[in-house]
Amino acid sequence: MPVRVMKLCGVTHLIASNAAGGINEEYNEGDIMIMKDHINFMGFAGNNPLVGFNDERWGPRFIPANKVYDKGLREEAKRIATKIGMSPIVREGVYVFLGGPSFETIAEINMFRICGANAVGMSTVGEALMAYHAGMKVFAFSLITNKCVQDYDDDREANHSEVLDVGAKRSGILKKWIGGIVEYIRQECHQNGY
Ligand SMILES: O=P(O)(O)O[C@H]1O[C@H](CO)[C@@H](O)[C@H]1O
Ligand SMILES: Nc1nc2[nH]cnc2c(=O)[nH]1
Repeated sequence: MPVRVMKLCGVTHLIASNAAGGINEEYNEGDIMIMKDHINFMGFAGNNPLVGFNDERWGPRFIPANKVYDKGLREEAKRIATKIGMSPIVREGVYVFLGGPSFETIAEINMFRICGANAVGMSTVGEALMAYHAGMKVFAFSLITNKCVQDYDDDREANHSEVLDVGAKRSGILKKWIGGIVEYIRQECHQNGY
């Protein structure tokens, strides 16, 4: 559902998920990376969802983007992860957003690693920016479905079926974790009179 339609329906919080390739060499397949920031590489080429006429009823023309991913929700998500025993697989890092659909070259991955990216994918950033612009709280995370190839002697190739396999493998624990986060948000909304 488009983010602005959610806003009109009274949605106050966006939880966004994606499958991503791990750039940080310490990340393993099946890890979960809470997004603390992003590199909007598509935005560098002018492809930002907020480009064009700005209707101030949604939000201001120019917005800061250094706090898109709500710190309170990130902390709470880590606390819940510890409670349900999944903290060993939970990371926090920077997601770089590319257009795809080709996966990355080795040179691209090396460049993004040097630029501070921990994971790479083809989604989420547009939705996160729209939601933040409209005053919603944003929580986003990546399921690391593959370790990105970073070496010319590495014969592996990224492929979509491994992305689907890792997603299926982690579905149970993710349901539990997200259930806990949703319950926290429900209580927060209740306290704030929503
Ligand atoms: O970002 P989501 O939609 O999770 O999907 C990710 O996985 C797909 C590639 O296998 C790409 O679409 C990439 O963006
Ligand atoms: N761009 C990109 N998207 C992904 N989604 C899952 N894995 C990957 C990856 O390695 N690169």
